[in-house]
Amino acid sequence: MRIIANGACGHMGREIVRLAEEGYRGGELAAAVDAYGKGEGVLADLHDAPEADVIIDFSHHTAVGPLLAYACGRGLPVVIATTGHTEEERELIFAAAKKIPVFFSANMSVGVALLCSLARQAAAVLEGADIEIVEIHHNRKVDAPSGTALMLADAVREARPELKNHCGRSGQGKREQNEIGISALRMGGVVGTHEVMITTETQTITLKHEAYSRALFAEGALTAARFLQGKGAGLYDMRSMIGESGGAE
Ligand SMILES: NC(=O)C1=CN([C@@H]2O[C@H](COP(=O)(O)OP(=O)(O)OC[C@H]3O[C@@H](n4cnc5c(N)ncnc54)[C@H](OP(=O)(O)O)[C@@H]3O)[C@@H](O)[C@H]2O)C=CC1
Ligand SMILES: O=C(O)C1=N[C@H](C(=O)O)C[C@H](O)C1
Repeated sequence: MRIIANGACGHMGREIVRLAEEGYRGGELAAAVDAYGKGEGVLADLHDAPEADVIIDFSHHTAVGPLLAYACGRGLPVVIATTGHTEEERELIFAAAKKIPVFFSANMSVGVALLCSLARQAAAVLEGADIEIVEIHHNRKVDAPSGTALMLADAVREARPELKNHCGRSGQGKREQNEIGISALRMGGVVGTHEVMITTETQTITLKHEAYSRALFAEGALTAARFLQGKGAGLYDMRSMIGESGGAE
């Protein structure tokens, strides 16, 4: 499986390049691409990349338009791992998935897929509970709240469709009953921590996932790239990959 790594010079991109060079999941590096072309052997333009079987994108959400135009033009499957997309960018992703296989997930770890499932379950069982999500990331992160926090809120909403996201809290006014509170902390080198608290008047369930290494997400992305091989056009996610019903497929 020949991989084009987009955003190859970033923190995640470097992990993808390393794993592809090590042959993880039968991967092989076709090209390392980064818009700002830093470093030896790094291409600045996707159009200069050789033949490949998949693109893995850990660049920036604004890259998604040109990236998908290129992937659709070549009929190449693509793993989109970036977060912070605008509604227009999400529409581009959904439209591209009608033409090519697209794997789209804000978190490539199986542990977080499980966390989503547990949060959905806890929200369904503890009727009327207050639900708060806290996410912690390194001080370089540009988007808040994290894509994973938003994904967790979506999972909760499957059990409680009436709930709306309430990002950050300050000033006057009580907590509304119909909200999912989402708080973002940015500090040091934290790789990624997500906590969902489901609280009634008499008890709290706390569900927590902590990522210790970016290798976790990179391994998940290469597994997703392998999963896309031979698949038809469509939108895939961690849920479809682990065979859980209700996935994006
Ligand atoms: N789905 C998942 O499991 C995970 C998702 N992520 C997401 O992946 C993305 C990258 O994270 P991270 O590696 O920490 O970020 P970095 O900033 O370290 O890396 C991003 C790289 O992409 C480059 N880049 C920026 N804009 C563009 C563009 N328009 N086109 C192509 N390349 C571009 C950057 O260049 P420059 O530095 O010059 O700006 C940089 O080299 C984020 O959206 C993050 O939220 C991260 C971890 C896990
Ligand atoms: O930017 C990051 O680093 C991460 N971003 C993803 C997100 O926004 O959820 C996933 C992971 O937590 C790391």
